[in-house]
Amino acid sequence: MTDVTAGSSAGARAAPALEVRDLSLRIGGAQILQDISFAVPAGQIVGVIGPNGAGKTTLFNLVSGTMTPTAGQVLLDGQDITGRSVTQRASAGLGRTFQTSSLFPRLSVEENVRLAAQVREGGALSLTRFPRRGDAASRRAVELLDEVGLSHRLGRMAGDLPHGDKRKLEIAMLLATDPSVVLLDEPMAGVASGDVDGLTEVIRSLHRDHGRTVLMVEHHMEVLLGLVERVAVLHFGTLLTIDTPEAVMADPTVQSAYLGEAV
Ligand SMILES: Nc1ncnc2c1ncn2[C@@H]1O[C@H](COP(=O)(O)OP(=O)(O)OP(=O)(O)O)[C@@H](O)[C@H]1O
Repeated sequence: MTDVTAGSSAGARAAPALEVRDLSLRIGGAQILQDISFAVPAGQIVGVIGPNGAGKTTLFNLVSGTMTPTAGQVLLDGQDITGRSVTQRASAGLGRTFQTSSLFPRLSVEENVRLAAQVREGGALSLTRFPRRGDAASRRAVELLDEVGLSHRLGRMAGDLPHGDKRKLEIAMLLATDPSVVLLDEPMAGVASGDVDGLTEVIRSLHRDHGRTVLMVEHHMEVLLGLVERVAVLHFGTLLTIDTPEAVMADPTVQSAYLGEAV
């Protein structure tokens, strides 16, 4: 059996930042996910790959709480959060970006992050409590935009940003909720090749410089393998393996799962 906590920087006995145990989802007669178990130690960055339809997005939906498993558990820092809502999970420290854009296109880059920071500090989003320049939410927004390399874009309308910068902005908005565990769903999707390196560095920094635990689905294999410490491979709703990028790429069962697809 694979040692699911190998490489932990948090010590062997600390509860993993994120763990799924025997996670399964059945819809009608279809077994979408079956008995998925793995753990991500605090501060580690783990990739999730698998051929189209393998169950990657479904796994993210179950972890973030937008779908409910038919069996199994999701644990955050050792606490069972399976029965909690998306909002409760976010309050407990779990954050997720989505494949589809979640920005306010007619607001500036800074305003988008200020609103997200306001939600963190004061609860619900309210246009009547729109954050003011210089308040705590604004200071946090400026810090976070610096963290993702968008300091030079503060006043730009979010809808006018190049796609790579939109993804960085989405990450800054996610960070405004101060998650300890970050789920990134295909962060490179639609990003121009010239923007890939910059976005890769932002993701690397989330984990290396800010100690966040990251679980990411990414089809851009070169980016993923260069970023992550371990890779979980899904195939037909089951976990084929979870191991280092080198071991996964050398694994004949992974190669045959991808037969006919470029790995
Ligand atoms: N609500 C649903 N009802 C029925 N089947 C579903 C539902 N959601 C997902 N599926 C099926 O579950 C399987 C896994 O889908 P999922 O989107 O999780 O795969 P994926 O690995 O993310 O694929 P891709 O790489 O194409 O995004 C697919 O066969 C999909 O058709």
